[in-house]
Amino acid sequence: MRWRRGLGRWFFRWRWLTLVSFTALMIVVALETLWVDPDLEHYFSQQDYPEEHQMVSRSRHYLQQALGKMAVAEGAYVDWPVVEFDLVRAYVLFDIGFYHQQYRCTEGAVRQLDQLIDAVQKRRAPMAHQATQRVLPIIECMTTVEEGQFVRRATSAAKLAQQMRHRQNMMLLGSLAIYILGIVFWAMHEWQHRESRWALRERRDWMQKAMRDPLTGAGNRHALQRDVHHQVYTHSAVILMDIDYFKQYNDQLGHPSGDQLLCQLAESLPLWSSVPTRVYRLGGDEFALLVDVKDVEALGKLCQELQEAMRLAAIPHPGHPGHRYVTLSIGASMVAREAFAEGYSAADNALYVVKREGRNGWQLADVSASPDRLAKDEYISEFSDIEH
Ligand SMILES: Nc1nc2c(ncn2[C@@H]2O[C@H](COP(=O)(O)OP(=O)(O)OP(=O)(O)O)[C@@H](O)[C@H]2O)c(=O)[nH]1
Repeated sequence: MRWRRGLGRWFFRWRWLTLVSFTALMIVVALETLWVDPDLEHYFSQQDYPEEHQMVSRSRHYLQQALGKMAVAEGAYVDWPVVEFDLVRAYVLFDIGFYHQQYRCTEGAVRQLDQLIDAVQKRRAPMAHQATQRVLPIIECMTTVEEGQFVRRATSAAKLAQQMRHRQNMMLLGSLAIYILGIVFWAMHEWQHRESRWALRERRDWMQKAMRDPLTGAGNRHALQRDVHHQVYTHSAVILMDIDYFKQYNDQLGHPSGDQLLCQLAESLPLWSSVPTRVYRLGGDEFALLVDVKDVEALGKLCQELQEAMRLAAIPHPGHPGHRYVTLSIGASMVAREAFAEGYSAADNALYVVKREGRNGWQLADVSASPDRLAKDEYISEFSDIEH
């Protein structure tokens, strides 16, 4: 039993598993939100990360636009302010500190662009092919920067993918651990459930045993109290009986034979009774019967039947001074609802009278029984708290 109690205590610690698994689940979900979401946002928004901006591409676009206008206008009218505006926009978008730090060609390319703007401002614009010659290194540089940017983005995407994979693995492992905890908890809960069912059954068995007389299997005094208290059985009368000279029976035939006689009687009494009957062994050779009879006449008839049946059974009793067979002394009383204690006491008085007057007989309760005998009767106190 000790190991069971130990296991029980251990289980109650394991009940914390529910809390642990739910907390772990919450942490995993929170981490997922804290880690993955900002990374994705960073990758796709690029709002606060100038190094990721594709300004060089826009710069190239304006530069090519200006170059195109100059080429189209060779020998004809040139809208120089517009060309200048495109070039300035290209310049501004290319003259970024980050490009200067990361790409060496930027320095020279920006200077060349500056000179080109200068020439256009002074309307000393080169012919288209000259302009192309000048712009070519700038475009080359821009291409280098664009490639660099592309590589940077590819690297950043690969890094993000790697991080995501790593976190997915962690999530998977975390979920697996939580799942295992859940399974363990479920198993422990199932085990505990079985244990408590077993304990309940055992308790019920013990309670039933506690209500039985171990020798005869009949109900004991507690069972009588319980049955009367809970009215599990409808009865209108109580019969108390005692084997005559049982001590001598034991002395002559031995205790095992005495035990056998008690068992035989407990088994036979309900069969001998012509009305619904419950048998209880109160102790020693004393039995109580709860019976359901119509009235006092029927109760008297039943007592007579029981004695007759005992006589017909003709169980030898070598120690009996009068007869050579087992005889019974019987006292009986009708019991009113709500007043079992009084009925019981009256039946006991009647039994006492039979014993005093020579045994082997039956007596119905005299309702005007001596108050003295009632007062000192132990059963009064025992059953006085029972309400029918
Ligand atoms: N075999 C056996 N004897 C028991 C058991 N319980 C009590 N007894 C015996 O039952 C006897 C009861 O004796 P008494 O109370 O004097 O009753 P009695 O001998 O029947 O005398 P009267 O009732 O006056 O006729 C005692 O000798 C007890 O030892 C039991 O479980 N088995």
